[in-house]
Amino acid sequence: MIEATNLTKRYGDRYAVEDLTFTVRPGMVTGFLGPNGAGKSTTMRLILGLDRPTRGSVTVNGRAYAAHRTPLREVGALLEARAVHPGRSPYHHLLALARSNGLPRSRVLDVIDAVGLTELARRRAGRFSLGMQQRLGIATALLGDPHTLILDEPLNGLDTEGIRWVRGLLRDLAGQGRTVFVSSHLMTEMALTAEHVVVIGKGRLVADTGLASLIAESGHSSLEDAFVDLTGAATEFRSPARDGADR
Ligand SMILES: Nc1ncnc2c1ncn2[C@@H]1O[C@H](COP(=O)(O)OP(=O)(O)OP(=O)(O)O)[C@@H](O)[C@H]1O
Repeated sequence: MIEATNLTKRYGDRYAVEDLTFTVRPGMVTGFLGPNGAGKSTTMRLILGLDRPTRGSVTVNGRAYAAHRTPLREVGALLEARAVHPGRSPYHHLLALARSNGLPRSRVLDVIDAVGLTELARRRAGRFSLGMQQRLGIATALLGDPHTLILDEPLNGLDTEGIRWVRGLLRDLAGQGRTVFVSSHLMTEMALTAEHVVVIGKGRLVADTGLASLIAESGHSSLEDAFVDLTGAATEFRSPARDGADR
């Protein structure tokens, strides 16, 4: 379970996210949606303790991420698939992480297999396509067999088969009772994958609801149309006077 309470991050005089309060529950895929620059990556960085909130707080399973004894076993994250050293193979990248987190070598082989990288396990990751790097990023997130997964745009760079594979994987992980929080700008895909959605626009929460009710209540027939409406509303959410007052 991820719980954000009044989560706020300001860079200089601009709010990247402001007063976000939402809960991501286990047992279902929760989509994290917002237009470019809405604050999705900032929120994920705050959840993972990579940035400190200006105000408010966020916990994963009741504690700040950094307060967990073995964070990799608690939370698996994919933030930037290209973050792997280009000279390292998937096997060595994952082995180094496994060793530093007290995980067995067998786990490395398991996750390489699970993401379909067995044949490329000893090749340099620097030569991988973005889709292959995403698979390695997902393997890294799964390494500690965590109860909570946080994935920032895991579908980027994947082909149709890869997208279908990630969809099945996310659903399986949620079906096992895990918390799965995944950002994406691919609305059609999210409509097929997520049961619950958290929507932000301009750093503000605009919806935290079941996918079906979000669409039903919007009066539209697709998530895409509902999303455009909602995030359009978010633009008007801040009156110019208020923006001037605290920015
Ligand atoms: N380190 C930083 N310093 C200054 N401003 C930042 C920083 N990180 C993010 N921002 C700003 O905060 C806002 C939210 O950015 P963020 O990357 O979180 O959005 P996003 O929803 O992930 O967007 P995208 O989908 O384009 O990745 C943007 O206006 C961005 O320019």
